[in-house]
Amino acid sequence: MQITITDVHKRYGDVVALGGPSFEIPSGSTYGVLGTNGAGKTTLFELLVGHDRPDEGRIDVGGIDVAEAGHRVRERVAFLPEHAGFPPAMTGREVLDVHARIRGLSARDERIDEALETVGLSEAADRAVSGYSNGMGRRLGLASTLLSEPPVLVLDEPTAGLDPRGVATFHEVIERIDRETDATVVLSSHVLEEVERLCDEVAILEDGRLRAAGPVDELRAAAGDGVTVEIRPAGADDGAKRTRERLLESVQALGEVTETDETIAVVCDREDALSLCSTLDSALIDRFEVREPGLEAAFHDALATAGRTREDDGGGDAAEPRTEVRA
Ligand SMILES: Nc1ncnc2c1ncn2[C@@H]1O[C@H](COP(=O)(O)OP(=O)(O)OP(=O)(O)O)[C@@H](O)[C@H]1O
Repeated sequence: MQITITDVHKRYGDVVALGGPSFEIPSGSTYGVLGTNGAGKTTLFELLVGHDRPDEGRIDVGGIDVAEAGHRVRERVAFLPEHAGFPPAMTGREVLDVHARIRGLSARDERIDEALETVGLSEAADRAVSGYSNGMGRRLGLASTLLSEPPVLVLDEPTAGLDPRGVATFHEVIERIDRETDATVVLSSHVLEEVERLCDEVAILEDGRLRAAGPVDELRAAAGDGVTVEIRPAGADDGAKRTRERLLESVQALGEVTETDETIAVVCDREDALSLCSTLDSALIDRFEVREPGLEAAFHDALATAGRTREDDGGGDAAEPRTEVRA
């Protein structure tokens, strides 16, 4: 079922959560929505599943306007929110039974058994949810979305906080849905390797604006052949701050830099990566890794391009998307 997002605006007080992104999600695709923290991904999903209405613009799912569709949206779209909670005293099976009844589904027992089996919760089905791990809770949430075999599944950061086994289970289920059904799956994630593995196409949001959208392969190609250098600075004591500062000084001129508590990453030319490798003081580094061009490069390229355009425009409004591959 195709989804069309057209010039959608949403404000919360002074905060512009969505500033007019427009893009299409092809029917039957697995589609990734990427973005920095606060980019507007969850807001977009809340509008897409009909929990809230846009201030302006429109979202169509299979040709119907979500804001006007009322309960008909629930027949088309199932949603796994980022933080799904369940009554702790109920068993997993009871939770699914309630969800199946609310949706007026027939053949409930069969559907519930199948959904539990799909997410690997059959054995734990009759245990109270209070005894479930975080990963089991996420899988129960996924089972709930699968109950009605909806044409559209919207999954908000489905693998956040899961251990590697839980992540692998989610990947397998999403890949099976992609292979065996016509469902359109829309998911958000901060893990670009995951998106690259699962998704056919992506949209990249920043500050509520669309920075790029299109097939993963085309975005990768458009980003050129820059590599990602990831450095883990050495030391954990007082010298660590100075070490990090020195490393940042060395990489800042090379390209877009992103930092986490543990790492510094820069997307740059291969030649710059080589000379960095040979000139950096090895005493400053615990680990130095070079990754081949991927979605990560496309992501940073989209954000950096938007940033440069903003500067050229004198710091005004956010830029129009540059890497708009799909019309
Ligand atoms: N109910 C709300 N009230 C006020 N501000 C909100 C509300 N929901 C979202 N926002 C703001 O809107 C912006 C977009 O938030 P949103 O949760 O959609 O981003 P996100 O891309 O999902 O972020 P993250 O990756 O951190 O989950 C943020 O600045 C956020 O603080």
